[in-house]
Amino acid sequence: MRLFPRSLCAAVAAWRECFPLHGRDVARWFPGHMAKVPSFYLGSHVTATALPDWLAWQWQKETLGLKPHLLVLNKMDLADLTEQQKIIHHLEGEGLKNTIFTNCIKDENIKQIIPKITELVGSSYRYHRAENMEYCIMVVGIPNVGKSSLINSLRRQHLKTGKAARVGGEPGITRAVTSRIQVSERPLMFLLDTPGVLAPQIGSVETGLKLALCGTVLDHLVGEETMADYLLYTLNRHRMFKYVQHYGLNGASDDIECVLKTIAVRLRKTRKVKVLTGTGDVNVVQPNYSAAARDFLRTFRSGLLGPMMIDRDILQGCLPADIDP
Ligand SMILES: Nc1nc2c(ncn2[C@@H]2O[C@H](COP(=O)(O)OP(=O)(O)OP(=O)(O)O)[C@@H](O)[C@H]2O)c(=O)[nH]1
Repeated sequence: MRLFPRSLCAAVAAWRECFPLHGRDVARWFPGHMAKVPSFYLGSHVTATALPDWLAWQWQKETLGLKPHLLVLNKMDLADLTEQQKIIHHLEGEGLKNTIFTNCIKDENIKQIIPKITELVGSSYRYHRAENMEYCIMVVGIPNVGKSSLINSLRRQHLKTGKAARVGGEPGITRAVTSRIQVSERPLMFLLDTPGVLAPQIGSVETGLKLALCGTVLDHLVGEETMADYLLYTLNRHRMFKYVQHYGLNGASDDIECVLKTIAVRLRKTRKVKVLTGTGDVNVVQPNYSAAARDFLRTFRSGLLGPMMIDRDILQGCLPADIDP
C-alpha cells in the first residue's frame, strides 16, 4: 500500500467514490475519421499510461489475429510501471504476447523493436517470403500516442537521420496514411504512418474521459473544466498529491472550483468580466477557470504530477504467473 502524508489530506473529509457521468455524450467527443478501420496491420501502438482494454481491444484483436503484430506501449516515462509484470501478464491473458514499453523522446527500448519484428515475421509461415527481403509495417494506434514519434525515433536509431513524420501535441496531426518511410537498412524496413484510430464505439463515458485525459481528443470537445475535474478525481483516488505542492495549495481537495481558483490566482490567470449593476456596467476581475484547467491538464501530461497508471483497477487480482498468491 502506498503511504501519503497525513497533512495533505487532512482537509478532505472523504474522496469522491465515483465521478458523475450522466448527461455527457461521449459520441460527440471523437471525430469520425478516428473510427475508420484500416485494412491491414503489423505494428500496433497504445500509450503505456492506460491499458488497451478500454479501447475496445476486441475490435483490434479480430483484425490483428490475421497478421503478426507487436504491441508498443509508448510514453513509458509518464506511466507508473511499478506493476509492470502484472500489466504484461494481463495483456498476455488478452492474447497480446509481444509487448515492448518505449519512450520515443529519449529513444528508450527503441532498438528492441526491429529485431522483434524480424523474429515475428520470420516465424510466421504466411508472411515469411524468402524471395522478398523487404518489410512493410503499418503503425496503428489511438490518436496522439506517439506513432509519428516512433517512426522518427526508429530512424534516429537505425539510419542516424532526421525526422520524416510530423509530430504534434494535439490529436489528429496525421490525417492520412503516409507513403512508405524507411526506418532501417538491414533489414530493409519501411513503415506506414496512419491517422489515429479508435473503436467505432467508445464503451462508456468514463472510458471516454480516460482517453481524453491521455490527450486522445481535443480538450475543448469534452470541456477543459470537466476534464480538470476528472483529473482531480483520478489523482485523489490514486493518492497522487504532487499537485498540492506544485500549485502551492493549502492541502489536497476534491473541489475542482476551489482548486482551479487557487491555480488561476497563483498563475495570475484572470480575466475582466462586465457585470451589469443598477448604476451601469462595472468591470470585475475574475479567476480564469478555463486557463487554470488547461494548465492543470498540461502539467499532468508532461509528467510533473507524477507517473500514473489510469487503469490500475483492471490489474486488481491479476497476478503474474511466477508470483504465488
Ligand atoms: N512524454 C512523452 N511524450 C511523447 C512520447 N512520444 C511522443 N510524445 C509526444 O506525444 C505527442 C504526440 O506525438 P505524435 O508522434 O504526433 O503522436 P501521433 O500518434 O502520431 O498523433 P496523431 O497523428 O495525432 O495520431 C507529441 O507532443 C510528442 O512529443 C514519449 O515517449 N514520452
